[in-house]
Amino acid sequence: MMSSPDAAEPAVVIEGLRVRRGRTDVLHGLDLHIPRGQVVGLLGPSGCGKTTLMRSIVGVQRVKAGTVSVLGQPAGSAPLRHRVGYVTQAASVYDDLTVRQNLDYFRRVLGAGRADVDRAIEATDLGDHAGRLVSALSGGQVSRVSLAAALLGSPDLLVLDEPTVGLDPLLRVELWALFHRLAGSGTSLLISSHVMDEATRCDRLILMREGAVLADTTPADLLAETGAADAEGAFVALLRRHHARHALPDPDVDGDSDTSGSSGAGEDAR
Ligand SMILES: Nc1ncnc2c1ncn2[C@@H]1O[C@H](COP(=O)(O)OP(=O)(O)OP(=O)(O)O)[C@@H](O)[C@H]1O
Repeated sequence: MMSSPDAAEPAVVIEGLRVRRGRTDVLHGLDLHIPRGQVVGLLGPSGCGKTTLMRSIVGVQRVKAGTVSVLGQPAGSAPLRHRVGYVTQAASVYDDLTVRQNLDYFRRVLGAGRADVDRAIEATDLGDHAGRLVSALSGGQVSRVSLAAALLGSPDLLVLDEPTVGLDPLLRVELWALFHRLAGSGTSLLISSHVMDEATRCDRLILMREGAVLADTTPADLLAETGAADAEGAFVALLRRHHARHALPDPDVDGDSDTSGSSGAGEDAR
């Protein structure tokens, strides 16, 4: 793990970020600080811009205005290549290779050591599957192989797009425990989810709605401030407050459960 020159400096600093995708203004002048060494949840309904924000942070999104600085460098710049790990919603490993062959391939690309492969396999609890072809694994196991690949270079910042989708409850608990172990050893994690009950597993929460940040808080403060019993209720309370303040009709809070991804075709920044 690379030590930071100033541990108090946020992992990510975003100012006035505006992103347009196709004909849609997706992010509308977003300001955000993401602290170091914590598990930060990025929550919000499908289509609110979580993936777009993550793409901007890892430097693969063309942005219209604003700045994104990651570990003190401009997002996507060369010095960050090995310091930022990104796991997208789509599996990014080879079906026709085994788990170990995949990881061995990626560690060579990254210039990581052989021991890193064993460490990543152990961290993601894939020991029993290391010799199996990825095509023979379950969806949850494949997501863990993608995560293992992202862990190979010991990144300082891990950006994970819905890493727990489709996992059974036990595996979810294990993965959250892994995220906290990584944070404990100094890694900064930004993890998106549209499952509100995962909010309580994070150190901090960023709640998004329609391309804007509704709240940047801790789970305890969110519940205390809204008086809600759980994160889902707190989110609804915040939405109602936001709509009342802007004299908008009562929000449709039930219609956002689909999980459509994005292709990003033709708009990559590199
Ligand atoms: N390649 C694209 N071209 C045009 N618009 C896009 C593209 N990708 C995404 N969008 C739009 O940008 C908005 C935000 O999408 P984004 O994928 O960032 O949302 P999300 O919060 O990550 O959603 P989900 O939870 O479903 O992954 C959506 O309205 C979506 O339709």
